[in-house]
Amino acid sequence: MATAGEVITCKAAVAYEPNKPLVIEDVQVAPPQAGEVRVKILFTALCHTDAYTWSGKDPEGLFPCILGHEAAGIVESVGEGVTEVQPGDHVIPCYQAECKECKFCKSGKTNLCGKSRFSINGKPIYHFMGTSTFSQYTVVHDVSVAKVDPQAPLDKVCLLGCGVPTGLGAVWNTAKVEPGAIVAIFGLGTVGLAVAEGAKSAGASRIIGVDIDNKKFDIAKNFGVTEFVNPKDYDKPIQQVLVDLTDGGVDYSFECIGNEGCFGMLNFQGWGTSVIIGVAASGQEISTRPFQLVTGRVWKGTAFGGFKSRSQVPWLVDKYMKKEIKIDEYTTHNLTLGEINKAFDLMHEGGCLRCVLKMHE
Ligand SMILES: NC(=O)c1ccc[n+]([C@@H]2O[C@H](COP(=O)([O-])OP(=O)(O)OC[C@H]3O[C@@H](n4cnc5c(N)ncnc54)[C@H](O)[C@@H]3O)[C@@H](O)[C@H]2O)c1
Ligand SMILES: N[C@@H](CCC(=O)N[C@@H](CSCO)C(=O)NCC(=O)O)C(=O)O
Ligand SMILES: [Zn+2]
Ligand SMILES: [Zn+2]
Repeated sequence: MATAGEVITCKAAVAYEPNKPLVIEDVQVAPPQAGEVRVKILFTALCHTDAYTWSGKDPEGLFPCILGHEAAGIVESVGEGVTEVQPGDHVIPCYQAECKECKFCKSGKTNLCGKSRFSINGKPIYHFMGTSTFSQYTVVHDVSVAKVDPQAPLDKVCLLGCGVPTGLGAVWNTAKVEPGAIVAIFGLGTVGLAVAEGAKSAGASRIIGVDIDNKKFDIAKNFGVTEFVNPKDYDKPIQQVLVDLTDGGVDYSFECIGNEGCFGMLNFQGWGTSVIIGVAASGQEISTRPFQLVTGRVWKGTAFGGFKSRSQVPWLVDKYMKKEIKIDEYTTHNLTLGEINKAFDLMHEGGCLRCVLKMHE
């Protein structure tokens, strides 16, 4: 490879400050060190978590940084000692990464790795979630790339970097929904719709979708949602609406909204399980009466749907190739890296699930 061992200058979207438009810059991407992999990112999508950190609400968010964590690309070069992947391999970066050496990794308080491989004119730019995929090239730890079927279309399987596995895994791995169960989903974005897809495949009898964006309702039917509730149509609390609709409550509920979502939702039958997926700002807390837990209700959370990234992302890619899971249906928009600020606007306008960015012209 002509570029192996060299610093690569390429385009990336830099977040200098919370909420300020991202700036497309020429960034210098250092070569991978021992145990690291440099990846040419071909496609990246935007996840709500990128918007969350960009908003400044993420207590672990560091600026300036390069956001992005739902992507796919090709290994450009590898550092010393890397044996699991080689140049040319098709990969999906996995955000559960750590170098185990920097103060962030050693702190035990964060999964953000502070060992940056990006700079602009010598000034370091922070990594995000160990992936920073809003860049044409990125450097990740070798434990943070899943090698996938080279036949798989990277503009599609990039979505397996976060949202789709998170929703499917929340149902299959975390809640373990059984046939006949009644499921409620708060938030019908990509994560919530993947929960619906997972619940349908698990044999749920009713899948009740809750969202304030009416544009989500039609599309949600294609993912298995059987009933819709818009909280804006009711005067009573949404928990009560669901209890009334279900003669006492649902068996499983999934919180897929995040900030100011329905984190307090726990009003269902004695065996009911509530799974928290959405992320929320520091200072936002969830609480409930101890009685709710005493009487058998279960409150859980999940990161990346409980999937082991490197071993199970390739398995999910294979499931997509066999048409056993959806991916194409989650992409509502396609833009380029240069249009990334428009992509963030779309995310907030409603009607948008995933916007996939083409990284190279
Ligand atoms: N735990 C994890 O591993 C993990 C992984 C991916 C995403 N997330 C988080 O999950 C959440 C969902 O992510 P996404 O990418 O699907 O987001 P999204 O923005 O695409 O979807 C959120 C949905 O919630 C709806 N919504 C907003 N406020 C609402 C309210 N008050 N009541 C009902 N619906 C409401 C929106 O209309 C939208 O359809 C975010 O908080 C994201 O950061 C967590
Ligand atoms: N820094 C945030 C943490 C946000 C969070 O919970 N991230 C999820 C992934 S979201 C993907 O879209 C996660 O995997 N967390 C596990 C971890 O951080 O170790 C905050 O503090 O709110
Ligand atoms: Zn995400
Ligand atoms: Zn580190």
